[in-house]
Amino acid sequence: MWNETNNKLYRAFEFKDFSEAFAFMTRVALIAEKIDHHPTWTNTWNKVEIWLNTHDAGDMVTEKDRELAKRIDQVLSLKSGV
Ligand SMILES: C[C@H](O)[C@H](O)[C@H]1CNC2=NC(N)=NC(=O)C2=N1
Repeated sequence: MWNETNNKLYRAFEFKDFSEAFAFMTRVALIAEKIDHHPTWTNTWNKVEIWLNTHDAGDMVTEKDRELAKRIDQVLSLKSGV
């Protein structure tokens, strides 16, 4: 689940392998472009960490971040077929 600390939404994800992690990142990247809101993230093999805030609003958490977080969660639930 997402944690809100230091004016950021944060969540860590773990996948089976790099291929799964990168497939997830590709899906998130397409959504980010579509809604013009982009994550700060890192990837180390099967792990992805994401921080969301809005630079344009002085690095605060805004509705845009909550929307992107929700869309990212939807990517995960689609993947597991739920
Ligand atoms: C010009 C462009 O719309 C802005 O710079 C957008 C792009 N993506 C962004 N992403 C995030 N996370 N915060 C922003 O303030 C932001 N601004």
